[in-house]
Amino acid sequence: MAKPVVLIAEELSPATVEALGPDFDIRSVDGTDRPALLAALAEASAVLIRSATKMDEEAIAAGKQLKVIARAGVGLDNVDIKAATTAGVMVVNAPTSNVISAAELAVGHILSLARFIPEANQSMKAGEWKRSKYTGIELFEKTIGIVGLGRIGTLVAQRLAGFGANLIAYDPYVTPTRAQQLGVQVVSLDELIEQSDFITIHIPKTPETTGLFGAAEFAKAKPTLRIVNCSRGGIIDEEALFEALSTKRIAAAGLDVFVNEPPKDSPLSTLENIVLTPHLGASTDEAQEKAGVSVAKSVRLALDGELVPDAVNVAGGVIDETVRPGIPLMEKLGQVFSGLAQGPVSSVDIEIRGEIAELDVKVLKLAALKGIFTNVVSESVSYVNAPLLAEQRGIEVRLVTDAVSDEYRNLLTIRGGLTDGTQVSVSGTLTGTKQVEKIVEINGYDVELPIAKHHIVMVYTDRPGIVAVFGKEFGEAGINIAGMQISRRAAGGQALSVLTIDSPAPDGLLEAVRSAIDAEVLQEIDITEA
Ligand SMILES: NC(=O)c1ccc[n+]([C@@H]2O[C@H](COP(=O)([O-])OP(=O)(O)OC[C@H]3O[C@@H](n4cnc5c(N)ncnc54)[C@H](O)[C@@H]3O)[C@@H](O)[C@H]2O)c1
Ligand SMILES: O=C(O)[C@H](O)COP(=O)(O)O
Repeated sequence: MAKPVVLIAEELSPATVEALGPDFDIRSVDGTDRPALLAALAEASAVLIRSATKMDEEAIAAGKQLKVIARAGVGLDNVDIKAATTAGVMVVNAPTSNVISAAELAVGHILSLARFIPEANQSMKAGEWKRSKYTGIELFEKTIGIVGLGRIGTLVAQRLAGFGANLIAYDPYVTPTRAQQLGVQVVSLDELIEQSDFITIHIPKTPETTGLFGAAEFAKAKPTLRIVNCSRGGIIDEEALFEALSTKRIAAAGLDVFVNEPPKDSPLSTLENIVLTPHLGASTDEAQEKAGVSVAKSVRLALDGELVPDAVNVAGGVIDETVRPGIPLMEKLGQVFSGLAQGPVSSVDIEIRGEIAELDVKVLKLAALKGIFTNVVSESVSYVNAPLLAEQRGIEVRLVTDAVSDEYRNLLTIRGGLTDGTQVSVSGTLTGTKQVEKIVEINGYDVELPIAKHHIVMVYTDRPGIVAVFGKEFGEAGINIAGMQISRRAAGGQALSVLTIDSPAPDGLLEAVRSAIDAEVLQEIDITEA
């Protein structure tokens, strides 16, 4: 069998390929070469990117086999997460891989602005020896305003504390107590702008934060303000910054990120009082190795059909080892449920009973939904788009947990209401040391049968000799019955039989059985392996 294709679309650490291992056909493409990218995506199961490759709707649609987009870094501005989710493609990133490197670069920019290191270096290399021109300032006892006290903002605060600076922060989502623990005082944005000698920005780019620093903000700042942005281009309005720097409204700026990258013919590069770096925040050996290894692991998990802790568009969470075996069982029960339903479903209860109900079992809900849709929609179904498919069909989905299970240690049930008012249910469990997957209930009938590939479910009126009648039909068609369970509520009443057969029923067999036993229900339910 051909190995799945993993496409590397940007330069990544060699550790990435090593961590992917030998199980993939690893190919490379320049992600900024659009036609080449679209062509290469056609066969890719996974694509690994940084910030330069645009994985928009068109690119995602070109990836007909695509199961995972892995961003070796933090920012996902270049990935259309909504389009990926709709297409059932998992998006993963490496959220902590480069935070130390980005924080250190921000501190480097702050020191560059305080001590003119880049300018002095350039001047000396031009044969000059200018000491008074490059007289700087200390960070000691200066007020440094940190905008965004998240992962990177926190690391910056911790590092700057060592300089004896007075740290203030603006972050509406951080509590004053948390900030206090870091030795940082929380203030309003206006207070931060008015009081700061340095400002360093560490927030995501959102409609709310785009242009957060513009002419009005620079008007409130000290003329000695030095501002650093190592987060995302556009949070500082570039035109307003040019104006503020060229008129000396503020003293200096350090930028690692730009509205357009690379920023072609930006007037900012003509200014003396600005230090520019080409989006280098994550460009260290350590960050690249961490990011590459992290996404390689995520790709392996994703292509193995596992949930991935760093997936951004899957609500699975960390899976407990005792919950894990329930995932494939639940997917199969989902397929059985759809086979039984045979009509539009309006509500689904996913019920988890027994010891595991006390753990985080959200993943079992995803597994059930994935199973339910696997054989009923034409698109490929994954943990990513299964909840969306339910939502699009107006199906009300509930996860019900109960730590008490009367008969089985753990019991997983999918119970659904159909739009015609009827109810369908199927329950399963895992038994013995081998953890055999069994169906133990169908539509209220108790059965106990190992799950197989092909099942026949029959409902008919209980009467003597009926097993011989349908047994004869299967025998004459050359179909081996591997397992059988008969369940009934009362002698002579309605009975339900489940058979497992070794190969699919040939054309005509089910009709023959139906008329031979006068079955009310006769269905073949096949399980598709994930
Ligand atoms: N230059 C680089 O190479 C590089 C590397 C890594 C990350 N980044 C960027 O750095 C930024 C910060 O990354 P992080 O990992 O610390 O993110 P994070 O999510 O951990 O922290 C962001 C913080 O910003 C706060 N925030 C959100 N909206 C805000 C607003 N309107 N005003 C003030 N605070 C607000 C949040 O509460 C949060 O605490 C992101 O934009 C990220 O893409 C850049
Ligand atoms: O979001 C990130 O991780 C950083 O901005 C780094 O981007 P890069 O991987 O393109 O350097």
